[in-house]
Amino acid sequence: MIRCHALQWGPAGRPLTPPLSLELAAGSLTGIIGHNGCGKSSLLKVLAGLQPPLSGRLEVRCQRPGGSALLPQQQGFDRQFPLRLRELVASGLWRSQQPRATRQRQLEQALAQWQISALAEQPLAELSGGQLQRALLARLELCDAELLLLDEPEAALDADGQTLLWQRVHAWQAQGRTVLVVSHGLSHLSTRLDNALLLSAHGCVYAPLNQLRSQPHYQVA
Ligand SMILES: Nc1ncnc2c1ncn2[C@@H]1O[C@H](COP(=O)(O)OP(=O)(O)OP(=O)(O)O)[C@@H](O)[C@H]1O
Repeated sequence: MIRCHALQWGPAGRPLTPPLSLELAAGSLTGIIGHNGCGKSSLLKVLAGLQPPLSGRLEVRCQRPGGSALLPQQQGFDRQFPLRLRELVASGLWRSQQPRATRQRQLEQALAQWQISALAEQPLAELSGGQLQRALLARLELCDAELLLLDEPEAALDADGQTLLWQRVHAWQAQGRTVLVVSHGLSHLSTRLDNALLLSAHGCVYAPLNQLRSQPHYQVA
């Protein structure tokens, strides 16, 4: 699904890590970890095609055009935009060619799946951070993408929200989708997935999570 060779990314002329070469199979679930500013979010943007790499080769093989979807961090999101939660979630269907009635059913399902049906008519400005995060995840789910790029998806979610999130992540993987999850919490991730990519200015390491614990450039529990 994803193949990169000697890939570098970051601000112009300032690659954030040494060159990265990696292959991730379709249907894999991978964590991306590392300290603040090491380039996790930037790498997701490059994989999503929103930012060009600085150098190297990148191949993201999706069967359908526009087959990837990115869940960005919330801080860049305009909460004052005059929209109701239902309209935000429905925007995940913008590419869908399904009949109107099918799209309506899919929307109601996604709202129920993320337990936000009762909030459907709320303006975005009146949502809590966790409610907004569920809405953004419901929108992402409706994109029906093959490659899902999640930037700190647990942010703002309470314990129930986090349980729901990981249920959906594992369901997406079972459907054959490829999922990448940026996270800070190594110990928390270890119960959720097996392999992760550690980014650092000293080098990138892809390995089982329990091996990454002993890496000299990642001492965060
Ligand atoms: N738009 C931008 N213009 C200039 N530099 C940028 C821009 N976006 C990111 N950077 C640089 O790239 C570095 C990596 O940013 P990025 O957001 O990818 O890190 P991160 O690992 O996701 O950090 P965090 O854990 O804090 O979310 C930043 O420290 C910053 O120097």
